[in-house]
Amino acid sequence: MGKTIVQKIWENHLVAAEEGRPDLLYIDLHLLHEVTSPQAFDGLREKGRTVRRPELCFAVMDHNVPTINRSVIEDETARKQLAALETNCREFGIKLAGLDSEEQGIVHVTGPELGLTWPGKTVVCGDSHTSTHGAFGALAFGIGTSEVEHVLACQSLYQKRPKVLEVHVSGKRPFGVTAKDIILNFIAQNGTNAGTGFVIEFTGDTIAELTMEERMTVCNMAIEAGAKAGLISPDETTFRYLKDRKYAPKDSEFEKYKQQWSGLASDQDAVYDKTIKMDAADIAPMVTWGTNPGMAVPITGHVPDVSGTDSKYKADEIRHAASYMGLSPGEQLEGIPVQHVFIGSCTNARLSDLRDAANVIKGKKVSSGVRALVVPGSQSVKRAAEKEGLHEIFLNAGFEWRESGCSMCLGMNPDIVPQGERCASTSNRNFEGRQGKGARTHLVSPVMAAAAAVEGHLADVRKLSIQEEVLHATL
Ligand SMILES: CC(C)[C@H](C(=O)O)[C@@H](O)C(=O)O
Ligand code: SF4
Repeated sequence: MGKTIVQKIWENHLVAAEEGRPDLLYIDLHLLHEVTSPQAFDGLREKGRTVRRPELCFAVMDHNVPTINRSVIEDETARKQLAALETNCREFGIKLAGLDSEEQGIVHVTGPELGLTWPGKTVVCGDSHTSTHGAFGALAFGIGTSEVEHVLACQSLYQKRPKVLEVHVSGKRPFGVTAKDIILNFIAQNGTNAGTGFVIEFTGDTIAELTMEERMTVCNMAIEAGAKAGLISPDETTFRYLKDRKYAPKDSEFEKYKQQWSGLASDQDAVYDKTIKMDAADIAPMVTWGTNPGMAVPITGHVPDVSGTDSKYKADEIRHAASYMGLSPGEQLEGIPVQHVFIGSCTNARLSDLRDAANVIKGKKVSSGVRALVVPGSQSVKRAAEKEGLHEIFLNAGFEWRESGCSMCLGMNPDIVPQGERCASTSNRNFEGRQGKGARTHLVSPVMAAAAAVEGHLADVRKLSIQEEVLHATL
């Protein structure tokens, strides 16, 4: 019987397996950021322990960092956490991409682009969106702070063997439909706990045709479907992306690894614990109306009514979420005014996301009354975008062009959506208070965020007067 990639990676990393206990897995790459690591390092110090393999750790500053006026960090907790990360990395010998580093960026953007994430690796980070790295065919998942301490000390982790859910996506994506819409559609159709207890492997020709950056968007949000991790079997697209990256294997070494990585893909006759099939042709540009990523509909849709016939949500859930969002059940989404647009986050702030949004923005202006931010996912994305002149397109349109960080994805830094105001956001979570107390978030793709910025309201990117060939190059 064939094996899934998850089984193969699991077996390659098994340190100990005992009946009735979780397995002990070896960890290849440990990413760290300032929010979830301070207590872990304190724990090591208290117990007089060292970091077992500091060269397998890589730390970045991302959540708390300001994206403008970087030298002043006003918030005390933020200042302390950033200072602690710096001290801890120095004391324990861990490489850090700090505020002034060329490699600074959101951990899930900067890690892959540096070539730290390889097929077949076990990757952990004290951060739920570690699933992003699964795009490379790595088994990558978020861990809690006590587990961060464990991995620092032992380079291994106790884990229960997960089940594997195959999400098979086939068919051609219609015009205007992006990787973000694929994953939002999956969550909307199957719920925020569709993946509970599973690792999701995305398969099918639609997935195979995605670029690495698009694959990262899909895997990034696997966690929002409740999954432990999301991954995609590695192929030529993966290898092409990795080649010549800073920390990827070099030359003949790379060829050797490539052989090995090719063997990791799930076997033709692999048996999954469950399979869900999706047809890409049925997907439309999506927008969330509520307070979890599953509360999403096509932009032509509306907030569900409370009769319960057009939604899997109960009347009470619809009423509650709609009320937080300042919407009414049954209300049409297209045309709802937004005061903020955020193009950023580890879901959608890579170079191709910025290019896509810029193609929509080009020659247009941000609508009056809208504050629009572009926050590149990393300094390297920022530099590459500037080299292409994307920053000028955004600045000329009236966008703010910022330094990299988590920014408006969550309210842990100065980029906040004020109470009661509405934001079209390319991030991954629309929970109550996520972008600030009382803030209202609508999750969308970069092209849909760009459309909202120029129209001043939630808008259907397919209806904008954009040169067809420009948009087709993008979508
Ligand atoms: C702060 C961190 C622990 C958190 C996470 O785990 O995902 C954050 O990155 C998020 O996106 O909510
Ligand atoms: S960008 Fe958002 S989702 Fe990603 S790590 Fe930062 S806070 Fe978490």
